[in-house]
Amino acid sequence: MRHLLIYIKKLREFAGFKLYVNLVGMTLISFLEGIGIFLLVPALGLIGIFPLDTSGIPFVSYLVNPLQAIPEGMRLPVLLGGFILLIAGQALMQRKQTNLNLEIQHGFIRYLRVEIYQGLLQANWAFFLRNRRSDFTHVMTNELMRVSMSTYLALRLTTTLLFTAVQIGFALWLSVKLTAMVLICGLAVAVYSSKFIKRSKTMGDQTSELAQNYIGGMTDHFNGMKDIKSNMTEAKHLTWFRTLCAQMENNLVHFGKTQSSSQYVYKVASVILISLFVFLSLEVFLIPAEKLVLIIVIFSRLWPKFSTLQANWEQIAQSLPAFKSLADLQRDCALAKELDSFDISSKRKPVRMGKGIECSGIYYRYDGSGSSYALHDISLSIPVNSMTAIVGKSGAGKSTLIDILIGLIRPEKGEVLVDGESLANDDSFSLRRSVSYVSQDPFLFHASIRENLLIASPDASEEQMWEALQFSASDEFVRNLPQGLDTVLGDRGVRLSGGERQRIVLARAILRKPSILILDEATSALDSENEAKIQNALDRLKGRTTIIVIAHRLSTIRNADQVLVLEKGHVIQRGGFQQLSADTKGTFGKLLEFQAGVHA
Ligand SMILES: Nc1ncnc2c1ncn2[C@@H]1O[C@H](COP(=O)(O)OP(=O)(O)OP(=O)(O)O)[C@@H](O)[C@H]1O
Repeated sequence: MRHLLIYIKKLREFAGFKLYVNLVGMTLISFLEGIGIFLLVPALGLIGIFPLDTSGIPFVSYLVNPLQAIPEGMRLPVLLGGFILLIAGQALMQRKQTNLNLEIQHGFIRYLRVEIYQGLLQANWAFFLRNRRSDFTHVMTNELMRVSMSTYLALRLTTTLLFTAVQIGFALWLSVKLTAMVLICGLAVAVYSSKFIKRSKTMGDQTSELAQNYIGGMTDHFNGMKDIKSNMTEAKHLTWFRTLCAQMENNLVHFGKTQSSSQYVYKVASVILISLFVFLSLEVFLIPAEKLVLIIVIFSRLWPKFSTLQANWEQIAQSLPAFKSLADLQRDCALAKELDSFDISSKRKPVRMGKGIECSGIYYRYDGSGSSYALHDISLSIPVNSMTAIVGKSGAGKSTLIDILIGLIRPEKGEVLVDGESLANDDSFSLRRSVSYVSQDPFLFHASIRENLLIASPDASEEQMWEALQFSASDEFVRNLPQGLDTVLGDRGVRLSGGERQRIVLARAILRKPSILILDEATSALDSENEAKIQNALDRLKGRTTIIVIAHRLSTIRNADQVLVLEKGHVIQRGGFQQLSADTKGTFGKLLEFQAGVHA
């Protein structure tokens, strides 16, 4: 419930005045509808269609007495005309209110989408390390829709309650005893039906979990389709998918059945109630027939509202887990917030390093409290405009070290110093502004090569783009593409080979004119010829740019000024390439010897 209130508050913040107009509109429409029905029967009685005496009915007499001033022959057309006007006015209001509803509802969906995406973009990298990406997709699609729909439903529920209260007011005016009796019966049915609400909430938990598994599984399967096809595991995946789909189907059918059961209870209760009601009115309370007709008309309007209230409430209960997921994600994003504003890149000037980066006594654990450190007492120095290579076995901690160096994650102990100054939270943005980072998994957008290049440096000229492509040895193949720079790359750049993709991403990194260039296994997919071209280009950058290279293929770091060898989170060797290779007993010498043997 707490989470539901959060989003109702947000809806109020978003829609402001419009929301109140809408609520008043909805109540007014219900009221007009009520009056229309309320008036019709006594008015027909008044003009003699039913033999009803309306004089004993409160309120009605005020409204219909003017009719008596009209000549008898004209009463029916005037009455029906009035009725048409009332309902047409109500329909017109309904149309306006439906349009306003649409604006508020879809506007609110957009508002939530943007708010959540913005929250995610503002969160730090550690937050993304802790969470599964597909869970974000799940929250931003399924859960967000459930939340926005149910928030709105909760408001409609409020207006239905208002309408019901007004109708109860009319009914009380007519007969306190009978109304009290109906209310007590309604209350009894509501108490009995509370089990349906509990059931809906449990099913909602399952709906959330199943939808999360569905999105997570689909994301994994589509990303791993090549694996699935090449290892022929299609049948296993289909079995998993079938089982999950069957569970989703059961869950929804079960929820539908719960709703229809509660509606059934309301229907049966209503017919028993009305019968009891007629019997008691005529035989026990001796209520006049015209009052009884009116009360029946009112309750035939009122009772469906009770069942609508029940159905809406079940729907909201079913969505409560979605409210919790969304609220939890927003709270976690807020706790992990590192960016206050998105114009930070214009506010923060890139760092102009004079001496270099140093690390002293860095410790880092991914789980925060476990015993295994990804980095353990790391102290090192990376001189400005030099080339530093970080090598080591898989899992040694190379990528983690880079993340710490550029302030993506914070060390548990120790500090990173830039030109001798500790890297405070805000300074890491200045540092990141001077960094170009090429990851192990090069990412290209589903857009043209030009757009992919310009995303990092929107002001780059055509000439600068070709220079960057030349640097990354990709100018030739880009020229040969059907639309050159304007060739659209497929989903994550699938139309390009792994090596071509790496080269475009490298060009994008260079185009930014970084003062620190970080290549994390960025040339691993290249053939020796293209790799040699890039090596030469990197050599030309030396002296102007600080280059940090992570490489498994040691031939690619021959020109490094400094090599750091990592093992299980410790720096176990450091020195120049020649110096370390001369030490044939050391880890680096052995690695080199092993690779030379493999390539011989
Ligand atoms: N997101 C994460 N959550 C938990 N542990 C992690 C995470 N990322 C890395 N690790 C662990 O931290 C250690 C260092 O990982 P890291 O990715 O830094 O190694 P690496 O040397 O870059 O490996 P590779 O050469 O395979 O990329 C490994 O034991 C790894 O299992």
